[in-house]
Amino acid sequence: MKQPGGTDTQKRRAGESAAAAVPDGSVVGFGTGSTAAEAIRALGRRVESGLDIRAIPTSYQSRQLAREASIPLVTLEDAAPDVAIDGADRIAGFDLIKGGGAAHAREKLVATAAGRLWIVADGTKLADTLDRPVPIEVLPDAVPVLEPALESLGGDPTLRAAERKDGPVVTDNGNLVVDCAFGEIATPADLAADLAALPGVVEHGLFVGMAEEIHVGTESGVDVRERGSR
Ligand SMILES: O=C[C@H](O)[C@H](O)[C@H](O)COP(=O)(O)O
Repeated sequence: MKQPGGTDTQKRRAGESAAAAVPDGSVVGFGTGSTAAEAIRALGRRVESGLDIRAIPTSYQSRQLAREASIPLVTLEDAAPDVAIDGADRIAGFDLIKGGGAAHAREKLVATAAGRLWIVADGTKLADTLDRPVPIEVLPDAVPVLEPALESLGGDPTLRAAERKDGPVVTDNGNLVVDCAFGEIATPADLAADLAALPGVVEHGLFVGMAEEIHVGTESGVDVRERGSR
């Protein structure tokens, strides 16, 4: 049974908080995952009440959710996003690990195009340091080359397996995902640069200094953190 104030409620509160802050007329990047889905549903309810927005989805999932909510879709060719709303797997300050749903490549593209990223999360995502494996989308042919390269950066790489099929997870872009554990990541910006420099890496899940606002659902409400106002 869902608990009042439990993580599902916290995700809903976070999603509704970010959705409430979207101005009329906006083009919104739609992130992926269970918490971004709450923001999309909340925006759908606002659209039903007359809000005029257009959405740029970052995955098959967020495109379907937008369609179900009757939110008009556009692409990066049609319009520039004003803001991206997205979830995160780990949050330390304003640095993030993303990609638990293997959507981080398009998420980073859309958030970068927007220049404004609002994160929605429940309280379990908060940490003092980024301490979870980093999802890395890779070209399928690159796996045997990248595994030793990641080990030489101090990582412990694991090819992500699919849960309901034999074999690996294949991203919406047709690539594979390597989850690479680095322990506690002391200098995320340095690791992000090292990962980005490896041929065969399509995109890694470190989002360093990109988040402008973080909406954290709590047991009693929402804690909104704004970069620069700490
Ligand atoms: O690839 C997926 C995304 O980066 C998600 O935003 C992230 O995994 C968080 O998902 P959730 O809100 O379901 O925990």
